[in-house]
Amino acid sequence: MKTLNEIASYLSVINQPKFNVNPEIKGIQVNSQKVTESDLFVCISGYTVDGHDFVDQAIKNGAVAIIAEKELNRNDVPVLYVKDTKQTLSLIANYFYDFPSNQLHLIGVTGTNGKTSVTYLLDEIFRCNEESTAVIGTIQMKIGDQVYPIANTTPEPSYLQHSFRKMVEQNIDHCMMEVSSHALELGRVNGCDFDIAVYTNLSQDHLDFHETMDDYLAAKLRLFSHLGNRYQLEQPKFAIINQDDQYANDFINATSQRVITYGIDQEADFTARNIQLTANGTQFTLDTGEQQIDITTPLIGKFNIYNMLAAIATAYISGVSLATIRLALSQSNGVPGRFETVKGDHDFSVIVDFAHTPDSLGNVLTTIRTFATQKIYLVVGCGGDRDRTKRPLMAKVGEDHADYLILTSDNPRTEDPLTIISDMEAGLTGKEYTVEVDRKKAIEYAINLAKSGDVVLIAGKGHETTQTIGKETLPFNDYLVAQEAILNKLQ
Ligand SMILES: CC(=O)N[C@H]1[C@@H](OP(=O)(O)OP(=O)(O)OC[C@H]2O[C@@H](n3ccc(=O)[nH]c3=O)[C@H](O)[C@@H]2O)O[C@H](CO)[C@@H](O)[C@@H]1O[C@H](C)C(=O)N[C@@H](C)C(=O)N[C@H](CCC(=O)O)C(=O)O
Ligand SMILES: Nc1ncnc2c1ncn2[C@@H]1O[C@H](COP(=O)(O)OP(=O)(O)OP(=O)(O)O)[C@@H](O)[C@H]1O
Ligand SMILES: N[C@H](CCC[C@H](N)C(=O)O)C(=O)O
Ligand SMILES: [Mg+2]
Repeated sequence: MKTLNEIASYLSVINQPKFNVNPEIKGIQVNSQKVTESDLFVCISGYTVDGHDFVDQAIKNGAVAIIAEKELNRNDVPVLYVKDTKQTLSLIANYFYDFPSNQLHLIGVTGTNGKTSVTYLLDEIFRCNEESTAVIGTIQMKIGDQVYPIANTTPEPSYLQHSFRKMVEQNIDHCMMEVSSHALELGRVNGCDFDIAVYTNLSQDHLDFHETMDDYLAAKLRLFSHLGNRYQLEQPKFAIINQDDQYANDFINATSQRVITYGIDQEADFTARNIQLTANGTQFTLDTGEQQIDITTPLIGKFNIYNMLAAIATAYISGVSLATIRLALSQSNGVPGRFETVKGDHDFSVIVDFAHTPDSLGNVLTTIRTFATQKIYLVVGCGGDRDRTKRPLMAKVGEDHADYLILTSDNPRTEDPLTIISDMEAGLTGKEYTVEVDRKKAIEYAINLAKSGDVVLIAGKGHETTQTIGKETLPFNDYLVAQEAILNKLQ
């Protein structure tokens, strides 16, 4: 706990009026609805609403002090005025929780695709090595065996730093964290002391938020250019980089820390050779330059070899033996909603996958094509209030690699679902397809079309358990909808 005056002194606020109270602060909140007794409320001017408009609610819920960047004209509660509350938030959250990331072994993973997958693989490897772990990312936040819900892939600073503090208190050995480009751009990870930064790949996504691919790249590079810059280095920091990726050298050149590379096609520190991909798993020889060992795993697809190499390099330099890494990968459970096969007594395959970018959809479809003996049906949509320019590209990738497309909705949010679908249709060049705006009906339609040996890929939502239509978020689970449709078909 800290007092308001301590926080004000840390921020070196100039011309700060003397408050006649100096409350003890128990927590920091940016959302008035989550404020509890003795919290400090930080007003953020957001993209949709303005936190300065929620001060009354924050005080009603127990806020004892406010940080603002706009005049609030009130004297019932001490207000600390700063130039930029967003920037201030990461500073004070770090200070308030006593810089917890300095005491953690923190691994940040960035890239367009594969972040969740790499963090989950690392979790399996470290646990196999009998170490305690925490994971922060798209699916959830996990500290040891305790799971917490998460609103963003990379949370806002007060929740993030508070969570780091819990991890320190619980003696967590390694924290694996997805670092989104939004987080890097919006300063959510400012002041985080990453020990290892991992880069997976970069391809089109989020061009609603970043103006150009160059801006998107620049955001991702920040994880590497900031690596180890803020602190006196006692431990070396490492950048782990996919050498096969077209932007590899940008990432290598961005960091002043030690670089470890991985790859399949290019020379790298960790490489995979003698690759055998099957419908049931993957085998390859891992070459570290000094040692070669055979890896056998139930994970499917070449893209997963990249994820494994990233995880292997990270775990190895963190002190895990190759024997343990091999054991962990041989018994991997994969990641929920990533290339997840729907179980049942049917004689066709149904796969649920989180592919929601042109690149990931292409990877998953080409992987399926290597095993498919019959037709591939693709159920796919694109998110509303998100990058519109990826919509025709995703439809085109679907058309190029699947036999039949069912275009549907994937979290249309505040957009008209049919407009999103027509943006997708603009990318199609002639193959027959169907539009079914209701995702449940689209999945049922595809499953009813499937004959023996066919594959149905349901793309875009993976592990998600909701569908957002307008402002309403309704329960929806691709896996469960598919399972029910299969049962109905078999009856
Ligand atoms: C563009 C973006 O990133 N927006 C994030 C941002 O919202 P914002 O600044 O617009 O906030 P706002 O909703 O306008 O509200 C302003 C302030 O008022 C507060 N408020 C609001 C309502 C209320 O009743 N009381 C209250 O105090 C809010 O808590 C906030 O502090 O800050 C919010 C709180 O921290 C985030 O939840 C929100 O993420 C939104 C939901 C989002 O969709 N973000 C996506 C684009 C995103 O960040 N995605 C990346 C992953 C992408 C990937 O890897 O594929 C991620 O890291 O999740
Ligand atoms: N290394 C990879 N390269 C390309 N595609 C991948 C890779 N790993 C996974 N994918 C595909 O991308 C999808 C998303 O994977 P994952 O959830 O690991 O990525 P992510 O980077 O965490 O995504 P998000 O930005 O939404 O959090 C998977 O369902 C799969 O289709
Ligand atoms: N992290 C990604 C997830 C997209 C998942 C897809 N189902 C969608 O809603 O577009 C995003 O927020 O853009
Ligand atoms: Mg993710």
